[in-house]
Formats: sequence, structure tokens, C-alpha cells
Amino acid sequence: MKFFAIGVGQAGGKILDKFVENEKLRGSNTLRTLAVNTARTDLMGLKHIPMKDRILIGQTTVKGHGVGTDNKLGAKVMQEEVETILNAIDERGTHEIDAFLIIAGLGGGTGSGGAPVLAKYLSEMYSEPVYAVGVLPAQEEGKLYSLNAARSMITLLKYVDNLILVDNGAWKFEGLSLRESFEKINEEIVKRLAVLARAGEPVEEGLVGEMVVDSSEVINTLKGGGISSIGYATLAIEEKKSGLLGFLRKKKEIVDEGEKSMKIATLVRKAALGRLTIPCNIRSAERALVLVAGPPEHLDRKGLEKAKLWLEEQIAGVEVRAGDYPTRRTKHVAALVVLANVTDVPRVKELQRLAAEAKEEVEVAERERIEKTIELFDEDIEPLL
Ligand SMILES: Nc1nc2c(ncn2[C@@H]2O[C@H](COP(=O)(O)OP(=O)(O)OP(=O)(O)O)[C@@H](O)[C@H]2O)c(=O)[nH]1
Repeated sequence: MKFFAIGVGQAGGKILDKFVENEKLRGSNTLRTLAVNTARTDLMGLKHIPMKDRILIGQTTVKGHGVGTDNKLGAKVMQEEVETILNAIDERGTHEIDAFLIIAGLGGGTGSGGAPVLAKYLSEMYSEPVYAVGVLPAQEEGKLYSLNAARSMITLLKYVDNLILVDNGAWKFEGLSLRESFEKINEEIVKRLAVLARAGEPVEEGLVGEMVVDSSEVINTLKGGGISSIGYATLAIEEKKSGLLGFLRKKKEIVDEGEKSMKIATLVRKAALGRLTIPCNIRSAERALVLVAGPPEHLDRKGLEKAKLWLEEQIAGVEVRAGDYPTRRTKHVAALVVLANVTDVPRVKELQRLAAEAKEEVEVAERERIEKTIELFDEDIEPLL
């Protein structure tokens, strides 16, 4: 799956930077990238995205200092300079890409306001699907972040083919503050995106995928313009022993074929029922996609088929696609489960409620401020001008 990935704002840029690092380590160079921001320092802080792929917007308005959590300003700046970004995309070429992937934090200003504007233009101009990875603010970040995220989400859903959500609140690591958790959360997001990017990618020389998932199957899973959540689980692989112990283990492995298939099925189940990028009711998913990646001798077709049947029973719809990706560049077997177009997502509902409250409070405060300022100057004095 060849993505043209665009990170907007600080969170978007940092997640994309990690994604680029990860792909480099894998020796893959299929990812095309752009980091877009209104804050110069955020762009300078990136380590892996090439300098030529970093675009500073809004220089005349905010002078490289960011939009200060004002997502209406973020949207305005993007609207004014979207041509620059579209030209940059055009220069890099889109003929080989399978989809656009916009990554942004939805609680701030630049990403929250800019991502929907960019999604609108990309969806109008290109036939490739446009996906967004939207990071939701944690509750502790306050009502302004909730209002921003709610507004951004509702706008994004008008234009994207799918919105993959990640809830910072659900992912805060124990013993760490939210800020301290960012690095780890970003790693978790990238692990999932990296497996998704393997779909349809040619396998390493000498390896054959038993059940290949093509990029068109990812596209068919994600179509429809809904919200998706991703589950992920890994299993560490025991090192191979040589000598007599190795021989005995090899014999045991042959007997344990059934166990292998059970392991894969259990791993997929763990991914679907464990921590999702955004907690949701699995039974409300319209479709699902399972991807298992790992060394070929640890992959198992029967296990995958078993997992697929199980998942069909769990979700609301009947479409479950499943496949594997053999690779020797890992000491783990990883299972990815994409729950597509989920409709029972409590955090999204809660964000709407908090946003409505915040909107009401802002309006009341503004009315009171106007009335009280008028009262403050109610003596009959003429202004100078
Ligand atoms: N997961 C994750 N979330 C982040 C990270 N950095 C910021 N956030 C979240 O993203 C939201 C703020 O968005 P930012 O990306 O920092 O803001 P921005 O889009 O650059 O907009 P401005 O700073 O207002 O110009 C908050 O909800 C943060 O919790 C990160 O590295 N990882």
C-alpha cells in the first residue's frame, strides 16, 4: 500500500517523522511525504522527513509561530495556501500511490483546522482515496481541545474516505504524563500504519505470502467515509536452537502445526479484543481487515481462516478480509485488525457533548462581556474619533 502521507501540525509531523524512520529501518522507500505546519520550530524539530518535504504555511499571518490552538485560523491559513501544498504533491507525483494519508492532532489549531481543508481539496482533485489519522485530545486537555476536535472530526468526515481515530486519553501510559506518553503513543500508531503499508507490497526475495492482501482490499475495507479503529497484538518468536536441541525442537514443531494455527487465531483475537486505537464496540463495525506479518514458518493459513470466521461472527457486517505478509526482518509475529466504519464509539459521543457545552459557555461569556463592557462605559462621554 503506497501512501502519500501528509503530516499537518505538530502531532501530525511527529507521527509522520516516526513513520518515515520506521520505513527507512525496514529498507522500504515507497512512502511519499510532506510535513505542513504554521510553526517553524516544529518543522525544524523533525529528524527524518527530508528538508525539502517540510512546508511552512501562514508566514504572513502568524509569522512562523503557530496558530495557538485556533483551528478556524488553522483552516483559513490552509485555505489560503493550499495551492502550495497541491503543487508540492504534484511535483512529487501521484501516479504510483494507492491512497493519501493525512495525519493530524485534532485538538490543536494547525492540524485540526488544516487537515479537513486539505482533505476537501485532495478528494476533489484526485481519484485515490483520502484517509485521515486523527488524534483525539485527552479529556484533561480541556474543553477548547474538545470543541476543536469535534469541529474538525465532523468536517473531516465530509471529505475523507475514512477517518482512523486514535484517542490520546485511552493511550496515556501509566506513570507518565500525557506529554511524556506522546513518543510511545506515536510508536504505537506507526507500528500499525507500518503493517497496513505492507498490504500489496512485494514480499522479500525468496518468500511467498500464502494469503496475500492487496491494496485494493484495504481500499474496499475502508470505503464509505466512516470512522475506524485499529487493534494490534504481537507474539515474540523463540530463537531457533542448533544441535540436538534444535533437532528435537524441529520434530516437535512438525507435530505442533495445530498449535501454530491456534496461536495465529488467538493472536488475531487478542488484537481485536485488546486495546484499540479508539475504544469502540466491535459489534458495530461494518467491515474488518486482518493482516498478519512475521517470519513465514510462523504464519498459518488455517489459523488465519479460523480468525476470519471468528471475526465475521463478531462484527455487524459480513465483510472480513484477511491475509499475511511474510518477512524475515522481525522477531515477532504481528496481527493487525482494522475495524472499519464503527458506529458505537463512546469517546466521540462524549466529545460532541463536551464541545456543545464549550460552545454554549463561549457564547454566554461573550454576551456577558459585551453587556458588562457597555455598562462600564455608560456615562455620556463622546469618543475622540
Ligand atoms: N499522540 C500525540 N499527540 C500529540 C502529539 N503532540 C501533540 N499532540 C496532541 O495534539 C493536540 C494538539 O495538536 P498539535 O499538533 O500540538 O497542534 P498544531 O496542529 O500544531 O496546532 P497549533 O500548535 O495550535 O498551531 C493535543 O490534543 C495534543 O494532545 C504527539 O506527538 N503525539
